[in-house]
Order: sequence, then C-alpha cells, then structure tokens
Amino acid sequence: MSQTQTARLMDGAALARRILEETSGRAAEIARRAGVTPCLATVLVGEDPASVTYVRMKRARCAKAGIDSRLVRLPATITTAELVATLRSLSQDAAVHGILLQHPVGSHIDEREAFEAIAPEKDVDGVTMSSFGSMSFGRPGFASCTPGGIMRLLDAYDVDLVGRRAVVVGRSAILGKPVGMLLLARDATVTYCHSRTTDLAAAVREADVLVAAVGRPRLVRGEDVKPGAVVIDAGYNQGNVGDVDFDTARTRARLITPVPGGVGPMTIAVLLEQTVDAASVQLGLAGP
Ligand SMILES: Nc1nc(=O)c2c([nH]1)NC[C@@H]1CN(c3ccc(C(=O)N[C@@H](CCC(=O)O)C(=O)O)cc3)C=[N+]21
Repeated sequence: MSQTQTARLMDGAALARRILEETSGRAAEIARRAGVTPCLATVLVGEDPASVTYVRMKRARCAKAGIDSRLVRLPATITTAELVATLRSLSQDAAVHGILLQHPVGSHIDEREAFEAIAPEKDVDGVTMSSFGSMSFGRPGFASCTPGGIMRLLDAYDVDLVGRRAVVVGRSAILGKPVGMLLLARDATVTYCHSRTTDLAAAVREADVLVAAVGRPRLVRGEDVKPGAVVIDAGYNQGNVGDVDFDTARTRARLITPVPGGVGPMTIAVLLEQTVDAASVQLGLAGP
C-alpha cells in the first residue's frame, strides 16, 4: 500500500491573526477608557541579525495592533549589572506595561540574572522564575510566549492531551522546559529529550504529541514520527527551516505545524495579548 495520507496543517498564521484582531480591539478600548496606550519595551543587546529581524517583526506587529513599542538598544559589550539596571528602570517606569529582553544575550552576560530584573507583572514574555512557577502551578501569571502559543494552537485544533504521551525535544528555559510544564498541567505524560538523550528516535516513536524545540534543522526524522501523531515544530533556524523533517513527517502525522506559518506567528500574538493583559491590570481596568 502506498503512503498517500497527508497531515492537516495547523495554521498558526490564521489563528495569530484572529488573536491579534481581538488584542487590537482591547488595546483601543484601554486607550479609550484609560487615555493610555499599552506599551511594550523591547531590549535588544548587540546586533545579531536574526535578533534584529525578530525584534523588528514584533514592533511591526505592535504598531499594527495599536500597541506602543519602545526599543532599547544596548551594545554587545554591556555588563550584566548595566543590563539589570536598564531592566529595573523599565520595571519602575509606569508608562511601560510589558518588557521583553530578546534572547540570546552575549555569553559574558548572566541572562538569568537579567531576566529576573523584570518585574513579574510586566513579564509579558514569561521568562522569569516567578512566571515559570505560576504557569507550572496553574496560577495567574504570564506564560512563556512560544509555549503559550503552542497550547493555544493545540486547543484550537481540539488536540486531546489527557493521558497522552507528549515528547518535548529540547529543555531551554523559555521554550522546552515551560512547554513540558504546560503539557503536564493538562495531564499529558511528558518526556523531555535533550542533547544527552541516548536514543532520541525511540522516544520520538512513542510520541502522540511531539514538540520539537532545539534549533537544529531537521533533527527529528520524519520516519520516526508515530502514525497519527500531532507534530509541533517550534524550532527556529536560519532559512525558515524547522527542527522536523517536514516532508516525511507530514506523511505520517495527523496534524503538523508548518514553518513558517505555524508556531512563530503564535509566539508574537501571545506576546501582544499578554502586553494588553498587563496594561489592563496596571491601569486598573481588570483584576490580576
Ligand atoms: N525573550 C525572547 N522571547 C522570544 O519569544 C524569542 C526570543 N527571546 N528570541 C528569539 C525567539 C524566536 N522567536 C520567534 C518569533 C516569531 C517568529 C516568526 O513569526 N516566524 C515566522 C517567519 C518569520 C520570517 O519570515 O522570517 C513564521 O514562523 O512564520 C519566529 C521566531 C521569538 N523568540
């Protein structure tokens, strides 16, 4: 028998558009009621071309949604202490409702220490330990944006998670680790794989829901995807290629995210939505 079955695509671009339309309406409503426009501050350290592009995309999306964005550009040579001071001052600036420190920063900087200088109520990118803890325990707080976007996508396509085997490839602080916690909170049976995992293929073959989040082009082989699985490719690599061998994976999966047009746009939609959530709490228009 020939393999002619093709997975349904999970259209993150379309879902992100819907979220951004609603977010844009809420931003306008806040401006009308409070006389203040929600504002996201983006901190960019150095000139890494990929980071410059991502930050530009985020700011363009803010402009379109009626959210102010403030860009703080810092030289690559900045120290941890200087970066922390910048983030503390943004945390205290009443005109700023959300703060995003673009990852990665240079290796001479303690990125964790920098993230922790972001006030939790402004951590719309969900990178602080406080946000991670709240998110893991199902308490109010901001989800890390890509993990939050992945869960929205799974829900939009009615993916049942209870008792299912979810395999997360990658354990980064703002992607792999938190998405595993969100899946666990929804009663999936979660396995984390990473660079020290001895048999990645064996784990992938068991996955009902696979989340690839390492940033290694086509690390996950399509032939290892379990027939009928849901495949979320959150890998961002140069040249818009994901972590999953898409062409083969789509002949086996039931649902799969494309790259581009899958997880990427959802990340930005959640960031902007959480910025509006933060503004509305800070301006006294909603409970926390
Ligand atoms: N503190 C922090 N938070 C982040 O959320 C964060 C970060 N640092 N550092 C870098 C990664 C990467 N990231 C992406 C966002 C959108 C797309 C996206 O929209 N991509 C489009 C394609 C874009 C293109 O055409 O180049 C898509 O997949 O359709 C991709 C990647 C957020 N990140």
